[in-house]
Amino acid sequence: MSLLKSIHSPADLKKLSPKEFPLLCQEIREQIISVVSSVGGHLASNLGVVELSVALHYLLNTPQDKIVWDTSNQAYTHKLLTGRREQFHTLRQYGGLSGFCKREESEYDTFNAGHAGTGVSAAYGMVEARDQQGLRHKVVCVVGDGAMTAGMTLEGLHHAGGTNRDFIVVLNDNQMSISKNVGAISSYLNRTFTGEFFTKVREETSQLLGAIPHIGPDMQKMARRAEELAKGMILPGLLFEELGFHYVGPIDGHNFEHLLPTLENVLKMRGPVLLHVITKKGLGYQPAVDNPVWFHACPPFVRETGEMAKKAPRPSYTAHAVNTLIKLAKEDRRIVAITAAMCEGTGLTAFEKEFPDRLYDVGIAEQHAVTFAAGLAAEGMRPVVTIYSTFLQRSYDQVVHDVATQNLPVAFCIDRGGLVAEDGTTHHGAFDFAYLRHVPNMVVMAPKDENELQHMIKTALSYDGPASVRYPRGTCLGVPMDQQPAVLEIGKGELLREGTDVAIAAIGVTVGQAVKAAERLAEDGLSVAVINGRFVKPLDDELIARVAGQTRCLVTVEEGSRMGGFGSAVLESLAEQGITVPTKLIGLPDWYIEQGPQDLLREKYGLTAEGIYQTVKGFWEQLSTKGGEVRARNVRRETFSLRGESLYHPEGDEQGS
Ligand SMILES: Cc1ncc(C[n+]2csc(CCOP(=O)(O)OP(=O)(O)O)c2C)c(N)n1
Ligand SMILES: CC(=O)[C@@H](O)[C@H](O)COP(=O)(O)O
Ligand SMILES: [Mg+2]
Repeated sequence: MSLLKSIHSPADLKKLSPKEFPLLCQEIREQIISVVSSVGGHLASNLGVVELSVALHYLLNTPQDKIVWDTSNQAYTHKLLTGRREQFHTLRQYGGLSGFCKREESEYDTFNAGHAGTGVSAAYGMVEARDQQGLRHKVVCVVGDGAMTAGMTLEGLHHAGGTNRDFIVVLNDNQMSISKNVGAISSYLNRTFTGEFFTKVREETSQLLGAIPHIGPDMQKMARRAEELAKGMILPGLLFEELGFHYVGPIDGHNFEHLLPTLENVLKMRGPVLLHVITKKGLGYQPAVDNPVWFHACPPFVRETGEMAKKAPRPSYTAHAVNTLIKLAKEDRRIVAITAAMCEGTGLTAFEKEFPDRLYDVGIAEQHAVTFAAGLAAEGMRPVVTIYSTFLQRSYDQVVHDVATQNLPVAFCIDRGGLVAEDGTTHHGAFDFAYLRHVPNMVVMAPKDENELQHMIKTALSYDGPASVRYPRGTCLGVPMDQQPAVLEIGKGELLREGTDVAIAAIGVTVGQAVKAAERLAEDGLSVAVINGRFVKPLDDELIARVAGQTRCLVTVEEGSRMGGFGSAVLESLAEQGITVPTKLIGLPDWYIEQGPQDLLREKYGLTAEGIYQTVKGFWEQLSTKGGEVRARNVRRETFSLRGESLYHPEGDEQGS
């Protein structure tokens, strides 16, 4: 009988003997590797916390006691131990288990996450809630060394350490963020882990003492004290102790003989405690140990070889964006690139290879990344912040307050714009048009294909103010590329098709779908204009007005939040210009979008050619059956049939609007 199968809740775990835990962990790893190899996921981080998760659930009394998983991409074992083993094969799939913690999924998931660095703050909120309510349970936050570089984590430690509440933070230190962890905190932790410096000091101290003849007990005491002092100076104990935490560790996070008694003691301690646990990313699957970066968030792979199961047919938008950056950086020494711990995901590893001194990985510090870029721009550089749409949300005020108020030339390459698939709710890039559009001085662009992408990046880097280019996750279209990136005229859209019945104004990846929809509508006898918006801001008001004036209704399309996005911009523009035209907005609705394959989600939210076709057709029919009367443009009341031709009077009557 499998041990894992006998566990339906953490209560069953307590029925096992700790001697059985290594075998249980083996089964857990087997399960994780098997499922992730077929659906993809955060393999390396999860394989590293199997023992830690078992130990926590064994010693705590969850769900009364609370475990908060920072980022929560490492919660697979937690899921397997908390009644979700049977659904585990649905991980990250449409309608299946989330790859992250979700309160709506399980009472054991105490806090939803996906973005790094929220754990300590959330858990500390739970500590205060517990104490405010006179309750007595434990609250434990598990936070990675990567997330330790996030400003929020430090803010949370700063707050919690200033009080004397019972609160346990487990620092899961695998010396890796997605890539090798960076920065001063990481070096500090790393030094401890290897203990090289400490060992050296210790050796030197004893050599020194050995050289002194007749060392007496007082001297020995002094020597021990010196060693302790040296230890205090270099162990992270000092950092955390100064922040008000009792520091315990570091301990081996894969060894139950260390983990269980230490954790047991820590759970009895009062006040804020930080337990430092050393783990290895990917443990139990050699390809993941060898390449933890690739296996951080991997697509499905062949288990036997560790190779990607299905190769992408074409390069990604990400690769095209970075190739363009490299091209431009060769010509302009002022261009430097910045990433917040996403060197691989944003493709900047290629940039780093070319320009090792011009790439800054600032750690999981999006806010700093943007203000740092503002500083660079203020002194004449041309920084590019290359960042996922969802993570730029963290830097909203930095965009507003530090970049845009001063009209500084910071370029934003916004990757993962729109639907990102399996990471789901926390990771879809749904809001960037909306949260950037209203910021004065911002230029907001989205290309219809990879060729336009290169021109937009060039445009952003030539523009004397803040400018963003957003592009999607996934492979590009395979269109022919112009030899050189060129500067586009700011605020000029592109009319791709003329038409007199319907105008479709689309932006970004939806443009190609809009064109296909228009072709089908044309087969049905409708005359459909298609605008490639190119700029969400400044919008091409003139083009929108002209085309809206020639057609009877307008449909906007964007892979982003409908509220406040491109469609809203079009509506505002029409209103400003006094143009009344029946308008429909296609985009993401006012709720959080679930996980699922991009194709499926695009279909569900009407963003495919078929979806656009159906919406336009339905809209057209709705308008034409509304007593045949529709208000269009700013001057005339017009009547039209579904086909429009017989009742349409271009010269119009003079009834006015
Ligand atoms: C705000 C934010 N920025 C970037 C990311 C992308 N990201 C996900 S996990 C991760 C590394 C986290 O490292 P660590 O906390 O050490 O956890 P590990 O995977 O090593 O267990 C990063 C950068 C994110 N989720 N949230
Ligand atoms: C947890 C997290 O935020 C990242 O690991 C993210 O899942 C990576 O996404 P991509 O696979 O799109 O790079
Ligand atoms: Mg780590």
